Order: sequence, then C-alpha cells, then structure tokens
Amino acid sequence: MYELTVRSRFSAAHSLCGYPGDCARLHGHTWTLEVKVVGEKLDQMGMLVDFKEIKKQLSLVIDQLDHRLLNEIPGFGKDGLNPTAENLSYYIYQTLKQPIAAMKEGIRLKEISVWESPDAYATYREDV
Ligand SMILES: Nc1nc2c(c(=O)[nH]1)N=C([C@H](O)[C@H](O)COP(=O)(O)OP(=O)(O)OP(=O)(O)O)CN2
Ligand SMILES: [Zn+2]
Repeated sequence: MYELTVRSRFSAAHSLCGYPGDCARLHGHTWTLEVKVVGEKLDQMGMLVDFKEIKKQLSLVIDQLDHRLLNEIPGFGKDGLNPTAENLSYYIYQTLKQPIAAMKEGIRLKEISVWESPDAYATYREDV
C-alpha cells in the first residue's frame, strides 16, 4: 500500500457557537490542511497519482474557504455545522472523497487533517 500526503494552507475567520470562552468571538487562523491518499498500484512512472492532481483538488476546496468567514459557508453556521477543526475536516473529506476516487481506479481518500495552530489539529477518516 502506498500513501501520498499533500499539505496546503488557507486563512479564514470563525466563531464557535456555544463555546464557553473567547473562541465564541470572531477570530481567525491560518489553517493547515492535509490530505492523505492511498492505493496499491503505481503507474509506469512509479507514481500512485501525480501530486499535482491532488494539489489541484485541494486548491478547489481552498478557493471556497480562503479569506472567508467559515460560519457563512453553506453547510456551516446557524443551521449547519459549527466550524470546528473536526467539522472542517469532515466537510473537506466529503468534498474531496469523490473527486479523488475519480482520479484513478484503485485510489481513495484516506483522511483529512485540519490544523488550527501548529500544536492542535483534527483528523476525519471513514472506517473501511
Ligand atoms: N476540539 C476542538 N477544540 C477547540 C477548537 C476546535 O476546533 N476543536 N477550536 C478552538 C478555537 O477555534 C480556538 O481559536 C483555538 O484555540 P486554541 O487551540 O486554544 O489556540 P490559541 O492559538 O488561542 O492558543 P492558546 O493555546 O489558547 O494560547 C478551541 N478549541
Ligand atoms: Zn478558532
């Protein structure tokens, strides 16, 4: 089994609904986003899949999040998910699962991790 990892960053603001402290107030982070892709078979060049293809998908998601208020993104906010690192990793996993599986037969998205700071991050994966 091979595992590829690609990281990127974006800046966005959020406030955590119901949080008993200052994170309930509007504040921002430079978020780090990490995607892990797994599969068994390499192509004739020795690649599972080109890093560039993963980066392309990652940048499509980041375009929707960068320099925004996460509470205003459809799926988050008053009637949706609280924009925690956990919920962001879930949301990004759901967004990228199909496009990554469609890149090449036999590969799949393993997990998404989202860092709020260099010291704290959340990971979402599906049990398979
Ligand atoms: N399980 C989670 N806990 C917290 C989340 C989260 O998404 N999932 N988010 C927050 C806040 O967004 C907060 O901004 C992060 O605070 P914290 O990790 O404390 O980071 P700081 O940079 O503010 O640093 P300090 O260590 O508190 O100085 C909180 N919890
Ligand atoms: Zn925060």
